[in-house]
Amino acid sequence: MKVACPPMRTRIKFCGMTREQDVADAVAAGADALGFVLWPGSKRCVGEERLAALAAQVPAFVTRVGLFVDQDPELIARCAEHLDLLQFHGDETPAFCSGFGRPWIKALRMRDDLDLHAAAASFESAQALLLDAYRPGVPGGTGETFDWSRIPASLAKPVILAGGLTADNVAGAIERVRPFAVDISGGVEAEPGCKDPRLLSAFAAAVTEADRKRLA
Ligand SMILES: O=C(O)c1ccccc1N[C@@H]1O[C@H](COP(=O)(O)O)[C@@H](O)[C@H]1O
Repeated sequence: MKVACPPMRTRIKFCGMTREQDVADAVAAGADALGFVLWPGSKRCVGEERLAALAAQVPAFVTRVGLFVDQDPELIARCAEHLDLLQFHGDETPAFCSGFGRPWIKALRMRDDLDLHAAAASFESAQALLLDAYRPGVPGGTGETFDWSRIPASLAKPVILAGGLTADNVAGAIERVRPFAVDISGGVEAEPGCKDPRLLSAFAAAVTEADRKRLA
């Protein structure tokens, strides 16, 4: 099924929240969604207790997203108690992703041979596809961009664009891809896991300005 997307503002997800202050700063900057990495291979990983504390601080109407990479379903189920949406970055099947009573999105890394139309069909029950750069052996969060022209305008799922976004390149990305949302982690950090409030605000302002020009 093709999803009709009338002109609308671009949603913003800030990913890799590890500190209370970063959550407050990201919300103040205008976040639509905040991501919490539960994968232990990441420098941004938070454990279950930290997730509970940070998620409790997120106000209504800001979506709490948990990021997983081929993880134990019991862990995911426990974490889901604190989350609104699940983000899967590994080789999870649609059936696995659907097993936690929460809406979910599937992250796809843009390997050369990836067929996005086929992926959209096979992840039909996903709320959206998050498209990220491909680097062998790394499940995501590389800080690298990819060739945005590979994303077809007619994809049957909303696109969340990720991978190496910054305040400087996001306007071009929005103009080229017209994504439903943009997702950023490294581009708003002072160091891995520590967000910079000025970078959070600058990114949100760049998205707002790109939308203003696009929708004028
Ligand atoms: O942030 C991580 O450490 C991470 C680890 C494993 C999978 C995904 C991860 N992050 C996601 O990667 C993209 C892009 O990040 P960046 O802006 O290029 O740094 C983003 O979706 C994060 O959600």
